[in-house]
Amino acid sequence: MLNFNNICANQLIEAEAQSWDHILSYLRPSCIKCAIQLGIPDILHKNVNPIMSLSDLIAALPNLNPSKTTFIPILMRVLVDFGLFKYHQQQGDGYSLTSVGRLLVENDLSGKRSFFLFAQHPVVLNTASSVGDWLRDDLPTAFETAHGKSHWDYCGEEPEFNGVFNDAMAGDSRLISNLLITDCCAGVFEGLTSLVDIGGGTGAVAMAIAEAFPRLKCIVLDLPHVIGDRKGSGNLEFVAGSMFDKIPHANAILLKWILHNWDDEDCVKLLKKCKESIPSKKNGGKVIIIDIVMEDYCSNEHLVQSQHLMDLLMRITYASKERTEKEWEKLFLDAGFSGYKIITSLGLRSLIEIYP
Ligand SMILES: C[S@@+](CC[C@H](N)C(=O)[O-])C[C@H]1O[C@@H](n2cnc3c(N)ncnc32)[C@H](O)[C@@H]1O
Ligand SMILES: COc1cc(O)c2c(=O)c(O)c(-c3ccc(O)c(O)c3)oc2c1
Repeated sequence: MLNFNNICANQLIEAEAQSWDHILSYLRPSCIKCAIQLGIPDILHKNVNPIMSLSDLIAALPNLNPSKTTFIPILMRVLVDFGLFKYHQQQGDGYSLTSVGRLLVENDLSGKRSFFLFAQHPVVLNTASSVGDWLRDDLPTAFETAHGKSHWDYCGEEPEFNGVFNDAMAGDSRLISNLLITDCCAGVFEGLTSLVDIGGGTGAVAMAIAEAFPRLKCIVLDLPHVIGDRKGSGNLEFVAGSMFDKIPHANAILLKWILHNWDDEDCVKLLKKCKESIPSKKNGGKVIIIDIVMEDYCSNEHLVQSQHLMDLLMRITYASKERTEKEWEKLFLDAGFSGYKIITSLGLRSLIEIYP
């Protein structure tokens, strides 16, 4: 067997193959973004026949410059490799959507499309490429190294990025909202007469809950640049303000994807304020948290990797982190709560109830 510095040739070739994959991996999300921009998932989804020929696909692309048509089979080949589309050679070079590609269709229930576009935003990409510099400077986050201000200040001052961020969050809420109001979690809201969704963004979750539980008054609290001129109607209300200043009183508080944006000190401060705004445990008061519980590993290795990457992302963007059950428990006890229950796992995240 060939031997280079004690590494056998097969190992070297395998290592090289893996490193090619890492080196070229930056092209994956760019190609997916390009497919979304061209409307390819939507066109395949709307096509009467589930398999669409290459020539029909090219003819259906509204904004494609005619000089670029030969690039489409090249793009489709890599998107087939990524598992977004299936290639059907027998049916005259046809393509169909896979279940992963289906997630990129506009208005899809999973809302993953808006997250793809957000994750490809230059502000997000520049944050990620500033991690090396951030490790050598004394700023709290790579976001500040790249952009000179905190993520929340940037959202407040840059309406375009604010819109892309809020759309990603609203898209993400679509699937979770459906889970929340169906059998797996509906019991969580039973018996409540009022709920504040703190940091509820543009209200996607609260809207779904308000519609499913017409007798439950839902209030969305978020910063003024997020609430804008939203007013709400019926049992849904919007309030603009900071959660660190004033929280409206209610039976229960919802914190979806909030606490992982803050360090332990701010989380305890916020949870104490929540406790002051809800009734006692005996009278049904509770805080409902939707966030990652690290190491709560379901059998899916993709989810494990995603949890690790989300932890890294929280550290570089917000100087915060994802937490293990032990770390969550400490936060709850430090904020004066008497107990908690991890109700269920919603894929990457879990639903936790905590009681005063
Ligand atoms: C990660 S997003 C989650 C949005 C929403 N809960 C969801 O899951 O789709 C965090 C939200 O917290 C809001 N936020 C940040 N600081 C806040 C503050 N001081 N008071 C109220 N909301 C705040 C942001 O504007 C943003 O909408
Ligand atoms: C799934 O792929 C990605 C890729 C990304 O680049 C981001 C990202 O940059 C990001 O800030 C966030 C994010 C998630 C939850 C939050 O509460 C939050 O404040 C930010 O999510 C991401 C998810």
